[in-house]
Amino acid sequence: MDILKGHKSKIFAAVFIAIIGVGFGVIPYFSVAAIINNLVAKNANLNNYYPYIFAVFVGFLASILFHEISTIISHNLAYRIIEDKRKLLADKLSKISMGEVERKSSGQWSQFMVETLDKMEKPIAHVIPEVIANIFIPIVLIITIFIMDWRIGIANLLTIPLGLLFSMLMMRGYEEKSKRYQEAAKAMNTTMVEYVNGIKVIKAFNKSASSFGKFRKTVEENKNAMLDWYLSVCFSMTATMETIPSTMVFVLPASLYFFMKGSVEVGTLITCILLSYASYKPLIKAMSHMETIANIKVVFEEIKKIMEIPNLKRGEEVRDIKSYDVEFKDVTFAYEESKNVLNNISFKANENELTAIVGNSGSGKSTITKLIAGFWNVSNGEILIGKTNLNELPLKQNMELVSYVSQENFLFNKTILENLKMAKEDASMDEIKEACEKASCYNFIKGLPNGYETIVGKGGANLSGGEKQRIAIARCFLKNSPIVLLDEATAYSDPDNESVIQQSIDKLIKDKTVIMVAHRLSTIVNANKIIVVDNGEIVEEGSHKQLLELNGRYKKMWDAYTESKEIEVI
Ligand SMILES: Nc1ncnc2c1ncn2[C@@H]1O[C@H](COP(=O)(O)OP(=O)(O)OP(=O)(O)O)[C@@H](O)[C@H]1O
Repeated sequence: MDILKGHKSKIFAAVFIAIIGVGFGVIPYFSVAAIINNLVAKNANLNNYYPYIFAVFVGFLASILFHEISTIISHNLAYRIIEDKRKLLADKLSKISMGEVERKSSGQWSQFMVETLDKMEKPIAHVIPEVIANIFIPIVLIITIFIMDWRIGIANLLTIPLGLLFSMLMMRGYEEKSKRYQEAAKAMNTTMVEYVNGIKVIKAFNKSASSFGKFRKTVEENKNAMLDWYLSVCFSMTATMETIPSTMVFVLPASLYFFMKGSVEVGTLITCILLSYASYKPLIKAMSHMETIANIKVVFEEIKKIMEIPNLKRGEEVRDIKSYDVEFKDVTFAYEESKNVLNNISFKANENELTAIVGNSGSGKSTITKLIAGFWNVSNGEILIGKTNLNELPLKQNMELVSYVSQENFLFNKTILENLKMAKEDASMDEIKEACEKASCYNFIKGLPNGYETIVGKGGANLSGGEKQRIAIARCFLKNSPIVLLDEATAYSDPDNESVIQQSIDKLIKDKTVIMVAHRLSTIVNANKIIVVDNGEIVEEGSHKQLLELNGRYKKMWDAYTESKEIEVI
């Protein structure tokens, strides 16, 4: 199994020790058989019994000890494997396109990577060693019975076909049912997260959990999936569990019959009955794990499916980039195959210049910046940085070359300092202070009771939109990459702060290639080049002055913008 790769020696040790443990566990049965045989033979010398009594204790204690050692090894292994898988999946997320990441909601990702993976602990830590050991030992005992008397051996196995029949009935459609249950649990988890996140809207519209239809439906489906599953297996499961261990139903009459006929010694009779009893206890234990094995198969398949998602196609070798102009050449792009969001886009954003992108909502402005940031691969046309096709750059180099500030600047639920250091781990306090001053956030951070050590809350919830934006800009100063993408970077600034943020941006863009998406046209009047996008196409291109003279789309946007500004002032 691929999931156990690299851990085989530990698994072998856990299984081996578990087998020894179960082996010791059956010693008491042999001892009791020997004691009864001695009693039947009227052996009255107590000294003859001591070794057997001693063996019962040793068998019992050693069985517990080896079981514990095996469990410690397998738990250690289980947590390591889960850790490995979490790291692997998290790494995978950074290598696939945002489109693939967005196929699952954040609730689904977190449910899979936290809860579902946690559920692997039990199968790995218990199932692998215990199932193998608890199947291996009964086989040895069954063979022993066969060697002692093959007829009792056959009687001992008679319940197995019946039990297997019931267990096959139980396992019929098990995978689909397990899948349905897991899907239902996933959907409920996602809606639960959505419900809690959207509680403000739900309250504002006077809705409750019971009137939030989506929530109600997923909770109901979860109950139905569990109940259907249980009802469909309850009979066969009980029948399997009860049938297989009922070996005495055949062993007792058969062995008594052979004893009466004189073809079996009393010693063999007693030993076979006890061994038969001893062999099915571990089998029941092994069978009780079958359900977990079926569940784990579903989890393994999901991990496999995620790992098979193709990575963003990128080059392997770090490229020597001589200039940082960004050029789109006939780029056509679609998130979903049916609808192009960008159509044959061509433009050049020069180094040391500010290129602004304007256009109606939904025209494709953010998509342009996201493609440069490397969130998706471009398959039609090319994006060049200098003379290098973006697809040929390793993703890591792409991320190093580009700083991206968007409207939603996510901050991790850590301190401000830790969030800043994400841009440069080894940044000194002087560098951090300088970056914060340039981004106009130094004073507000100093004003906080815990300063840089202030915890920003989940997603930065303890800070205002404008404060988060300024911290994001400070991160850009620290990162100091040659290409800067600003997607509505002044969106949250109030009129008073807008000029402050604008000054920060002016400092940031010095000696860099800057591409800025802007709704507030006043922020880009000095841009070297303004690109007007409409419905995924470039309809105009030039400086503010040139575009006004053109008297086209930009002029209309500008008139509408200045008019709204005048209304704001009034
Ligand atoms: N992840 C996505 N998956 C599918 N479609 C998307 C995705 N992101 C954006 N779109 C669609 O692509 C089109 C362009 O979106 P984009 O965000 O680039 O526009 P925009 O001009 O930046 O809009 P706005 O000014 O409102 O932010 C829209 O129709 C949008 O619905």
